[in-house]
Amino acid sequence: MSKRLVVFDKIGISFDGRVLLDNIDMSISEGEIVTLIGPNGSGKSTLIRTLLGLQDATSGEIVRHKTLRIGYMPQKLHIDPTLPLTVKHFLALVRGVDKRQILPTLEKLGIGHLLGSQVHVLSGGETQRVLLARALLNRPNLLVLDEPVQGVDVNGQVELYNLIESIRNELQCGVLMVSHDLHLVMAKTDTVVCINQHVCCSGSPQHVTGHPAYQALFGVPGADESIAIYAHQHDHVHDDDGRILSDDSDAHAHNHTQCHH
Ligand SMILES: Nc1ncnc2c1ncn2[C@@H]1O[C@H](COP(=O)(O)OP(=O)(O)OP(=O)(O)O)[C@@H](O)[C@H]1O
Repeated sequence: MSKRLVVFDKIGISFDGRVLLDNIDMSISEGEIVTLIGPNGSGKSTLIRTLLGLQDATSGEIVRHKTLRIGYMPQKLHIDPTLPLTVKHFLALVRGVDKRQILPTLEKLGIGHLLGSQVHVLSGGETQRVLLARALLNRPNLLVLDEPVQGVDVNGQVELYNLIESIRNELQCGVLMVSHDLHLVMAKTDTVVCINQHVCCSGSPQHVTGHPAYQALFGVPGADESIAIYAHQHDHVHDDDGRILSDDSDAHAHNHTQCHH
């Protein structure tokens, strides 16, 4: 069985009595691509920040394998546009980087020609690849990608997901991605975890897309309403602090018809 790199064990996070994450159980193994989906504000980035050690959990714990080495790709590149900075110099800032690996890594991602380009003139897709290169230069066994295809057109999204899959195949690293796209990403994912403060459902893409909790959030795959990706009509009752007030026998499926928000 492949090594479990990270286990989230009943992670809960609250602020001022407001529950942002409740009882989150999930894990990522070597060679596994896990995609985290959920509506806006459902806690995806908060969960990622907790894994990165930027946010403390209020309850539960994250168990990290002793070999865990994370390569993180943020949503966006925040760099002062007036600052002259080439891709090469930007990537040379990675702590402990082997500078000889910069060009081969860019080439692997199909952007070797951008080595001398200024980072602030890159297109959306090029920027995402440079950020992916930066994550890879950290020699990770777990890639953490926060909305990796953001700002990329549909063809570019397909290419990026293919690239992520081929990196996983080559390195046998784990991949944890946050995605707002529900259709393209599914084909490239081993496990989908659908969260909305708590885990609504999780499993293979086929299992999750057929799950009532997923369908209540995102619509039935193939039906017209599936386009309304984030029409949030979920099926359980929370109190004002986001605590679930009712549940049924399936720990991950709820009756969302009386939702208060
Ligand atoms: N440090 C914090 N203090 C208080 N509230 C916070 C903090 N960090 C996040 N939140 C709140 O937690 C909720 C979840 O935010 P988060 O960014 O994790 O959601 P998300 O699922 O990533 O959303 P999106 O899809 O819009 O990026 C939001 O309502 C946000 O305002």
